[in-house]
Amino acid sequence: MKVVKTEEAVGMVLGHDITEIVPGAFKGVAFKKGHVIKSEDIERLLRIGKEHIYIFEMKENEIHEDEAAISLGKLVCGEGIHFTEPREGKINILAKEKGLLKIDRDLLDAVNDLGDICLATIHGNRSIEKDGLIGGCRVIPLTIHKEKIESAAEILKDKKPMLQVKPFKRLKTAVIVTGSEVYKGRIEDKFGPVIEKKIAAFDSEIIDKTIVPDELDVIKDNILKCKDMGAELIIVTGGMSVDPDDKTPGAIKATGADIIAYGTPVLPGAMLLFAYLDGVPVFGLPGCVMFAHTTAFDILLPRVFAGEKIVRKDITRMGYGGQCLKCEVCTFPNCHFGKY
Ligand SMILES: Nc1nc2c(c(=O)[nH]1)N[C@H]1C(S)=C(S)[C@@H](COP(=O)(O)OP(=O)(O)OC[C@H]3O[C@@H](n4cnc5c(N)ncnc54)[C@H](O)[C@@H]3O)O[C@H]1N2
Ligand code: MOO
Repeated sequence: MKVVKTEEAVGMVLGHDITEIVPGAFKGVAFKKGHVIKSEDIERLLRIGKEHIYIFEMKENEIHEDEAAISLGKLVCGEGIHFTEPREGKINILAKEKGLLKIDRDLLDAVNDLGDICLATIHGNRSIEKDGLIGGCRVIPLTIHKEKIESAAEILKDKKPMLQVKPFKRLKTAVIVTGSEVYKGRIEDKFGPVIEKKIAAFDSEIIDKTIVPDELDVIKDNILKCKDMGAELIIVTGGMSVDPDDKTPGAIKATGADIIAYGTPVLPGAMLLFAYLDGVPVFGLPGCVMFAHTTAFDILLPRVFAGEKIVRKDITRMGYGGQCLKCEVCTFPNCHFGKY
């Protein structure tokens, strides 16, 4: 460390904490070690009685933690993401808009594996609100070798962004409620309103809602009708398990849809079916989606609204983190459920 006249220290890095005491008003750290001295700091430093200060001497090829955090932020943040000014060497990484958070775990691990870099995030494949906290980044020492940042850049070069938020699309949604007991008016439809609320959360419109009996051909014809109407998402509720009156999986299959999975390793939501009918996503939703606060449906829905193509492996790997703990106050997606 070298001693520098305070007036000549602008742009230099403070080598130690500086305490200020104003009797009766303030006692604490006025400037922290590592602070990059700005012209507006000079007057306060002189008022504290510091005409000379210890300056951290940066070796050639080293950069300050603030600059390193900014460089890393620029490298890892893709579309839909921004980051804050560094404070004490750390940036916060935030969502610009509501959407689906995507994180390339392999790239994240590779950058952290370089050492001296801390890049911490929440889990991906979940929805995130505008300005929601995605993670934070800092380097561990006060200064870091430029080469470390260059190595991170090399890892990320020509790859899709490590972090991005994909905006949700508005999908014209059709709902087919199955159940002869509902169709015949023996009970009131309680499934439709649950679905309407979940679709509204994605600012999307329900273009058609029909209640049909447990008859395979009727369900099938209605799915095809919805497709012809221009539905971009088709949701069929009920009749998904093993009773003789459970016709929904057979009806979806009979439309010619490509069944991606019937059965998900998620509780609740085990009997969920996901298919594509000429590219239009089709859900078969079991009774638990009406009853339980959070199910396999809530895990998959943000991905569908972000326009992602769901493949079988996406569904079969949902078992890890697929058991809901049914907490008294549900904090999903801020919990382990659906983090696969
Ligand atoms: N032997 C087995 N039984 C069940 C299994 C199984 O694997 N083997 N799976 C269980 C799981 S998991 C679930 S989830 C449910 C799936 O139920 P379904 O999708 O077949 O639902 P339904 O039989 O059609 O109805 C169940 C229940 O909910 C009422 N319901 C249905 N739709 C509506 C509606 N629109 N409004 C109001 N109420 C509705 C219906 O009347 C029934 O009471 O199966 C387990 N059983
Ligand atoms: O499909 Mo049922 O999900 O697990 O309760």
